[in-house]
Amino acid sequence: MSDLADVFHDAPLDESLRSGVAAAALEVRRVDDADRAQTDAWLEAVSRGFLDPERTEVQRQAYFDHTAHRRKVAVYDAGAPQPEIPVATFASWGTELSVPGAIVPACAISSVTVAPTHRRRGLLRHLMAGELRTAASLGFPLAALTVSESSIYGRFGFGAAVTAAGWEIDVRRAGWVGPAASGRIDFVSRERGRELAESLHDRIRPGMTGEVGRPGGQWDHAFGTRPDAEKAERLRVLQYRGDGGEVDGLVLYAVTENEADFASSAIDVTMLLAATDAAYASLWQFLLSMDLIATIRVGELAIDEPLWWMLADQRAATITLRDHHYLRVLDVPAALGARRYNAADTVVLEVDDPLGIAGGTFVLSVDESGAASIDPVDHAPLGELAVRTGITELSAILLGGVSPVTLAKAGRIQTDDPARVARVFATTEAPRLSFWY
Ligand SMILES: CC(=O)SCCNC(=O)CCNC(=O)[C@H](O)C(C)(C)COP(=O)(O)OP(=O)(O)OC[C@H]1O[C@@H](n2cnc3c(N)ncnc32)[C@H](O)[C@@H]1OP(=O)(O)O
Repeated sequence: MSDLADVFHDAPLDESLRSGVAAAALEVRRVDDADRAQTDAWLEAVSRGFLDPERTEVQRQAYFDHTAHRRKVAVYDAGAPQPEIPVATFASWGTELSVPGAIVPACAISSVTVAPTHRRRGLLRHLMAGELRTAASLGFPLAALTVSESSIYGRFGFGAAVTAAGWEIDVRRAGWVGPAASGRIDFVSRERGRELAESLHDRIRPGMTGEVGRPGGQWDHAFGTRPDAEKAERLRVLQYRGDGGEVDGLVLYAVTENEADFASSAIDVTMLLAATDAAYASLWQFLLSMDLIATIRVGELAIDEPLWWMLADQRAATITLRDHHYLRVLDVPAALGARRYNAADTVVLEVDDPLGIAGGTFVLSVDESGAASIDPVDHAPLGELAVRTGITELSAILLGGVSPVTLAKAGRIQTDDPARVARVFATTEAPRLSFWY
């Protein structure tokens, strides 16, 4: 863990979070990651909150072993029959987010639940506001999460910054007009795949705007290399080696056999990592030419996948879009100052933040190299192009996943020249987040 992640993990709880929860005759505490019983009780609350069954002993042990990096906050009700089981949970940890041209620290959030018996009393609001204040005060420029429901987090300043594309490909129809395959493809064990995946991801991540670092336990979960993995025996791993011999790509997939017609079986691609264009093309061509496979399903792709231009028949792919990665700017100069921009210009951002964390007026000046300085000012300087935006909309724009022109037309930001603002924030590739967390 980085220093910031360590400090955040152990930081005391925000005072207004404590007092807000206490006013409801409840108590908020951090879970001790070294305490198995507390962690088990926390996991029970999370499972219940996400409509999952009770966890087995194997699952509890694996959760305990793999989640010590998470700062786990819990609300307890002393009057409940099982007072040790939280009535609300909230987890977060320090990670890294790729933004155009840079990597920034980010506070990732997950496991947000409030028991059905305690819902709509403001517990989420207390937890979210308190934990965001703590993350901001320690220096995280951004918070980030993936969501169960789209409607929950906009009110807290989270904007949908990355759209995910889910594909279903009719393999027999697809055809191939991409580059001829090169290099070499081989099956490897899940254990070897898991070893390769993390370093490949580290190679790819800096150029993949929208991606975050993936905790080690998640790699083991994906490859079925931890004891609580389910149906791990269905997983297959292929590696791709370029002409130089280095492993530049990897695919993890599961087959669903069609017993009524073996030649109409399906595969679900759960991970495809490609560090080079050749790896990407070769792995996709390989998958699209496998015997007995009529359907390929894959999720969490970018909305501008090169694969679209490799299919002879683009209508062979049915693509479903979904809001996926939500970002929340906690510090405007730090978050916006980290990324590179597309056009030299000066824009004044008048940012409204209902939680009072990151709002204000800022002058964004981009130089010819695409680097920016962001200076807080008391009043918008006269004569400069101004943009009035909520923190939610600014967070959605940050990675280039939505154009300011679109948001202006949707009435979500106000500016006299949306196209000029759009030229500043434009990126050459759509952002992507390849997994859920
Ligand atoms: C990052 C993640 O972990 S995503 C997973 C989110 N969790 C889940 O989906 C599990 C099931 N749901 C739950 O546990 C709870 O219903 C939660 C966590 C979503 C909400 O917790 P609550 O304590 O009931 O929320 P709280 O009372 O603080 O509500 C705050 C505001 O959000 C609104 N809100 C709460 N839940 C929802 C929802 N599901 N959809 C839309 N609005 C919601 C409330 O109406 C309230 O609005 P207001 O500020 O305008 O009055």
